Amino acid sequence: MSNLLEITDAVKSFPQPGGGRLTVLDVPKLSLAEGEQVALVGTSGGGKTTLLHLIAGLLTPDSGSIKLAGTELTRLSEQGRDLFRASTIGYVFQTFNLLPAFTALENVKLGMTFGRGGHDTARAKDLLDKVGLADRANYRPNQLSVGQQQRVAIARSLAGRPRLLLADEPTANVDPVSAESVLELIRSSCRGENVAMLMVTHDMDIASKFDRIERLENINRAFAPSV
Ligand SMILES: Nc1ncnc2c1ncn2[C@@H]1O[C@H](COP(=O)(O)OP(=O)(O)OP(=O)(O)O)[C@@H](O)[C@H]1O
Repeated sequence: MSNLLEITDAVKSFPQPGGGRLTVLDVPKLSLAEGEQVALVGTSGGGKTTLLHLIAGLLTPDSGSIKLAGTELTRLSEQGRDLFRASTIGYVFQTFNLLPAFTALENVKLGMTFGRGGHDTARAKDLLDKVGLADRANYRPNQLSVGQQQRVAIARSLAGRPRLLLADEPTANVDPVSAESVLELIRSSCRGENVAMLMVTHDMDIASKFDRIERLENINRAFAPSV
């Protein structure tokens, strides 16, 4: 069976404030199978978020190939990438990115707007139920605790029935005990829906729970140890 994600020779550089460009990523090969759960660890500034952004099509590589669910992202237009992302990828951010004027249920339904889920209120309610927030459906983000907001964000990220969940340190803003339960929630939700996951984390306790750990310094030829 072919992989869900295949990255080949992807290079990404950024213009530097002082002039010139800095190559942040040069990844010869990285792949993820369907439903596989992989932790991505590495030093601060090493390019983990940049890698997630390339996979999500929020950034494009200077060269190389990023193939997701059989589609070569580098061949798509920006609008094509936006549509593809909406139907294929769920993204959980460190800072949740919930819309403050909308209730928990509405935020989850917004995750379906361009995704494959349609506007399925029953599914949105079911996802809130799965993350333990059935009784908070009509609360707005500022009426929820930080941990509850994170759980709404997890429900939203799965609402569009993605094939791949990208999670950028989703446990960074919660205490260690909640971090465990947030992690277990994301992992079991992904398993339940056969969603593959790539999660950035600094926490080796968390990383050790994954099928596989990828260290950025091992997969990135542009890795420069921080001084
Ligand atoms: N838009 C940009 N323009 C210029 N440089 C950038 C840009 N985005 C990121 N970088 C540089 O790329 C490098 C990698 O950044 P990135 O955010 O991917 O690291 P990270 O591994 O996610 O770090 P952290 O663990 O601290 O969040 C950094 O040195 C950063 O300065």
